[in-house]
Amino acid sequence: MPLFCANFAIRVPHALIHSRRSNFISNHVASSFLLFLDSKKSIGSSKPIVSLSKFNQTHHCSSTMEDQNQLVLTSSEPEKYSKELEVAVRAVQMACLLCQRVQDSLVSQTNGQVQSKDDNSPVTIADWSVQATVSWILTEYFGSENVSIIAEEDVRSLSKADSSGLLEAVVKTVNKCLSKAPQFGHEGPIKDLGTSEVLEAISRCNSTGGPTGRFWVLDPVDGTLGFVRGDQYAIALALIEDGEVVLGVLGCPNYPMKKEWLSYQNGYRRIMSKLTPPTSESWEKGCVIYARRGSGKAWIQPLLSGDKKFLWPNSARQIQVSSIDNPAFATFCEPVEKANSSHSFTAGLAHSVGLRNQPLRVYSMVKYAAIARGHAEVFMKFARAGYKEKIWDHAAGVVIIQEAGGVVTDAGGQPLDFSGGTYLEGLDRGVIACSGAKLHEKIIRAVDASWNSSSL
Ligand SMILES: Nc1ncnc2c1ncn2[C@@H]1O[C@H](COP(=O)(O)O)[C@@H](OP(=O)(O)O)[C@H]1O
Ligand SMILES: [Mg+2]
Repeated sequence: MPLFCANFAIRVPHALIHSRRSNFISNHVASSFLLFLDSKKSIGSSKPIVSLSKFNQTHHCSSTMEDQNQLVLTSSEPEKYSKELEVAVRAVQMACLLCQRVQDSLVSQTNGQVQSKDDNSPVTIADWSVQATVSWILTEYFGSENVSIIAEEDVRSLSKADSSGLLEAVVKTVNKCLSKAPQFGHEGPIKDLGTSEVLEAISRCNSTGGPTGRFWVLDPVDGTLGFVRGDQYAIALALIEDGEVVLGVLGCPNYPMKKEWLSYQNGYRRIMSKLTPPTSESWEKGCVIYARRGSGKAWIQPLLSGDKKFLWPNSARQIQVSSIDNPAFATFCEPVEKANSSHSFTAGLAHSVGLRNQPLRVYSMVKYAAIARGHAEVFMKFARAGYKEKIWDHAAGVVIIQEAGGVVTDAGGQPLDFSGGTYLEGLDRGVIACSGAKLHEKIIRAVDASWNSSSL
C-alpha cells in the first residue's frame, strides 16, 4: 500500500511522536512525520523508517493543523524529490555560511590560503570544507549505501606530506560548520570529525556519473577565482537520475541587493564595504535558489542570518525569468575570464541580434541565478575549442532556469546532456541560456550565421 494516498487525513497523538530533538517538533511536525515515513524508502530501501530525528520538514503544498493533544494532518501525494530538495537546500545554506567565513578571512589575510591544482586553477580550504560538509550531511541523512556523489575536488593535494596545515584548517572549518547543524535543523556529529573522517567525506565523492541511477553533483565553490577575489561565487548541488537533472540548488552568498552590483567591474567588495552592514532582516544580499524538475516553479530564500533557526521553507518566494524578449532591452551575461569564454565572439553575436546593453560579466553559476531571478535575459558561454564543460558547472543552474520559465541548450539547440559522466558530452559549440524561446532562437540563428568566420 502506498504510504501516501491522495487527500488523506491522519491523526497522530503527540505521544506517538518520539524525537531525539524534541525542539524539532513544531507546528510543522505533521508534515515532517509524513515525509519522513517515506524517507529512506524513496531512495532504495524497502523498509520505511519512522523517525523524526532528522530535519524538521514541511512541504510547499502540504497543510497542517495542530491542537493541544493531537495533530491533524492532511496531505496530497508528496512531490517527488521534495525530501532530497529540502536536505540539499539546508546543506547549501550551511555551506554558504562556511564560505562567507572563509572568504572574509581570505580577503583580509591573502597569504597561503589559496592553492593551485594540477591544472593551475585555484582551490581554497572552502572548496574541500564544503565538499566534506555536504558529503557528510547527505550521507548522514540518506545513508552511505544510498548516496553517490560526483564533485569537483579530490584529496590528492590535501593528503600530501607538506599539506598538514591545510588539512588541519579544513578539518577545523568543517567542524565549525557542522557545530551549527542544529540551527539548520540537522543533527551534527556527536563529536568533532577527525582528519580521517573529513578525508573520507571528501573522497567518497568519487562517483563517475553516467546514464543510469541516481547521483548528486556538487561544485563546492564554483567560480573560485571570484571567491578569492572577494567577488561572486556559488555553491552548486544537483541531483541527477537516469541522466536527467531532477533538482538543483544554488547558493549565492554574495548575490547583491541591487542587480547592477552583480557586475565584476563594479567591484562587489568595494561597494559592500561602503554600505552599512545589512540588518538581520534584509534578505536581498545572498540567497539560495532551487527548483525541482517538472514543478514549473523555482524558489529563492534568504541566507539564514544571525542565530535564527532555519524553518523550512525559510520565507521562500517564487522567482521567474524576465519577460523581456526584445534584444534591445535585454542584458546578457558571460564569464569574467576571457579564457573561459570568448568575449569577442559573444560581442559579435550580441551586436548581430541587437543586444545593446553592456555584457554583465559575473563569476560562476551566479549567472544562471541572475537569469532565473529575471535580472538578466541571456547567458552565453563559448569555451575554447577542446575544452570540455563539466557537469557540475551547469547541472543546478540548468534545471533552475528551466523551472523558472527559461530555456537552456547548446548552440545547436539541443538540451545539455548530463548522462555522459564528468563532462557534457556532445556539447555543440557552447551553452546558451535565455529567459524565453524568442531570444533563444535569435541567438541560435546568430551563432550559426557567424560561427564559420569565428576563430573558435
Ligand atoms: N578554459 C576554460 N574554459 C571554460 N571554462 C573553464 C575553463 N577553465 C575553467 N573553467 C570552468 O569555469 C568555471 C568558472 O566559471 P566562470 O568562468 O563562469 O566563472 C570554473 O569553475 P570553478 O571555479 O569551480 O573551477 C571551471 O570549471
Ligand atoms: Mg565550477
